[in-house]
Amino acid sequence: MAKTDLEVHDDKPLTIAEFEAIAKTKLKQQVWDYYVSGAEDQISIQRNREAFTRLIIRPRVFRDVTKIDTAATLFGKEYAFPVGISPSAYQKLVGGDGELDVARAATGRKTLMILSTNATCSCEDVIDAAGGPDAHFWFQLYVSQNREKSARLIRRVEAAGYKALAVTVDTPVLGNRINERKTQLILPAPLSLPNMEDTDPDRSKKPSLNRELLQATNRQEADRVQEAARERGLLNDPSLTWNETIPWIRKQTSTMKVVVKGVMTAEDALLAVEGGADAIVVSNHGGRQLDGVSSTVEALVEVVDAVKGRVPVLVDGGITRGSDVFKCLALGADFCLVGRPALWGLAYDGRRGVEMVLDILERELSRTMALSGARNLQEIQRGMLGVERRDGFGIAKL
Ligand SMILES: Cc1cc2nc3c(=O)[nH]c(=O)nc-3n(C[C@H](O)[C@H](O)[C@H](O)COP(=O)(O)O)c2cc1C
Ligand SMILES: CCCCC(=O)C(=O)O
Repeated sequence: MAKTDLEVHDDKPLTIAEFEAIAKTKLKQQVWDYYVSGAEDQISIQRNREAFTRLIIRPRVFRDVTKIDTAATLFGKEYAFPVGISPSAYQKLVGGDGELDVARAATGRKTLMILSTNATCSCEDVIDAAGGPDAHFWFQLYVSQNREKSARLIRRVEAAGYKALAVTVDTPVLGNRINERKTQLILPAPLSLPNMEDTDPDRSKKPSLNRELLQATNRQEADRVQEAARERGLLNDPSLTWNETIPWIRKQTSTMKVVVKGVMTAEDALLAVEGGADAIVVSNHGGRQLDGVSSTVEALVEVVDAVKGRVPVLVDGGITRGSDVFKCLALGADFCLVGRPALWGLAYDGRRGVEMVLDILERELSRTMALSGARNLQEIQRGMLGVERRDGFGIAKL
């Protein structure tokens, strides 16, 4: 029997790029556009990837690399390898059981999952799918204008067994996503957002208010959406500040760590540490928020140097190879996260697809370590990296 194009494509993918190509053929155009796009000219998405190609590995050899240990510890929990899954919204749109499959894969591979506030599965079901609170998952928090609502959500995820809140700080409003404005994302009827309280019975037939605001083409329209939303507390709160917000979150929880996700400068990293954050995620939201910012690996250097080991530093954005993970760790990151690659795995084959993606990253990282003479994560040092000189020939040590 003749194979269809999809079947030909469907030979076991060996790289994240191959998973992405397959996901493109499987997902509906609108869903693909939503997942793949960034803001405006997508410069920061491109930069996230390109920055990795500028970093050159300086391998050490003859070091007995029979045993490679990739274990990484965060907040006292040991994960099998230093690649977890970034929070991304609406995973049931991609396929399978959405967040439940991602959770099963993360537990199956003994790594971290961060669940989005905008998940299509409840925070309790995700912990159940992960096999209970031993999974050590984190919950990503968008703070709503209605603080009582956010306080209830924090109490709920704490009771469910999440170990940390990753507070997203780069989304006071949505970035200018041209694709999304052209093909609006509306959650199809059977899907809902069970972690968000929304009293509007028709909400699933409409774009979210964050997205309505993105559609506003003049100030009057924007003011009207903001005004309507304020009453119901359905927008991300744009008034968050370092002084007020972390202390407020701390008051709502006695057990969870507070992580800030979306820091891109040394200045903010210092404010985060001084303000009592327990960890920092260097992130530009996968290039979906402010376009024109640096790549996350570029920002990672200044953040690591400012933080000086006082709290763990995580990073995401454009990681598609184990060697990218190696480069982030060499620059001083404690842990890496992937957003879209996990979604491409989910589109490929639910839980199994996500596990395959994690396996590729783990195998590539282990191999890069062996070939660079690093037997464990501590041996991955900044001196193992150089950067291509732009003012001459050769490699400048970092
Ligand atoms: C489709 C999509 C939805 C996302 N939704 C969220 C979200 O709900 N909350 C959040 O903090 N970050 C969200 N992010 C950003 C990711 O957590 C992460 O920072 C980013 O995807 C990392 O880049 P990568 O996709 O290149 O790995 C989303 C990213 C994508 C691609
Ligand atoms: C309020 C934002 C929801 C999802 C999100 O973070 C994204 O699409 O990047």
